[in-house]
Amino acid sequence: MEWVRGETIGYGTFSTVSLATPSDSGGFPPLMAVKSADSYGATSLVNEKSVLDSLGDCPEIVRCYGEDQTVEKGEKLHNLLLEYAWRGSLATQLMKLNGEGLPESTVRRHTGSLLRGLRHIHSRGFAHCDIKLGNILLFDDGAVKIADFGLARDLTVSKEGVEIRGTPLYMAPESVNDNVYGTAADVWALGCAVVEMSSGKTAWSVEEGLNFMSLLIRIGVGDELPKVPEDLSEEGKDFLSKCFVKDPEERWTAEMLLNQFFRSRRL
Ligand SMILES: Nc1ncnc2c1ncn2[C@@H]1O[C@H](COP(=O)(O)OP(=O)(O)OP(=O)(O)O)[C@@H](O)[C@H]1O
Repeated sequence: MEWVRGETIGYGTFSTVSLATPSDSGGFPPLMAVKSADSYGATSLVNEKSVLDSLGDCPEIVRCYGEDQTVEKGEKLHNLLLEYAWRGSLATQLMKLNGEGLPESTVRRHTGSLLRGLRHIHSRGFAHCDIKLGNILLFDDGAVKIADFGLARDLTVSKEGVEIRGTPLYMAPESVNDNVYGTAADVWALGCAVVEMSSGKTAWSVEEGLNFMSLLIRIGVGDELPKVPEDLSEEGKDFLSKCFVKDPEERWTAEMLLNQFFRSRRL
């Protein structure tokens, strides 16, 4: 597919995201997002494309239209063409609320969508490993989709060596303590995202300049759990108590949470 790069809409650690318009429609939408990285960041984009291909179509996962390579201003870029989220990420949306959270009915609707997305990812044998508000995209009709599979893991492939995946504030105790990043760690991170959507504040209260290690110690050692917003409904608190179980074996799965909290409603 031939396409033309438009304005920049976001930056990630390894990539820049811009608008892209196809040169001829050929069945592609008139506007897409293109995620581009130089040779240093290309590995993450190659992983993302391969995971998205393996996952196939799912309404709660951002669509990928293809990949290619370009040379721009003398630099070789790897590009991933994605479904464009007109309203950006939930992180951007929350920022506009100046520390306020979203209404609980909206949080509930988003949570149902995210759980369906996670159930799909987990049933295909993958873990996302970087669930956070910046990786949840918001569409015009109010739908949310999971994006950014650059760190996603194929659970059938054993990993070697020490690695840190994801964002410390969303890290599960088993990831901090034992370097374990499985499906249960995604559920813990989802709980952190639900707290943040509801309260407008991160699940762990962190003071500015706080040492990264002290946060990891709080997550990994002792009994402290992320702060559940006090004004959340009893059902919301119950939901979070199933996500914030320190032992990953005892933590509820996406499937269990959907069955218990979202079964009878079309959310
Ligand atoms: N499909 C999209 N539609 C609209 N905006 C997007 C899209 N994909 C990404 N963005 C925007 O670009 C930002 C950076 O994208 P992304 O997080 O995927 O890059 P990344 O390098 O993998 O990031 P990080 O390493 O920080 O997780 C997002 O936070 C979002 O604001």
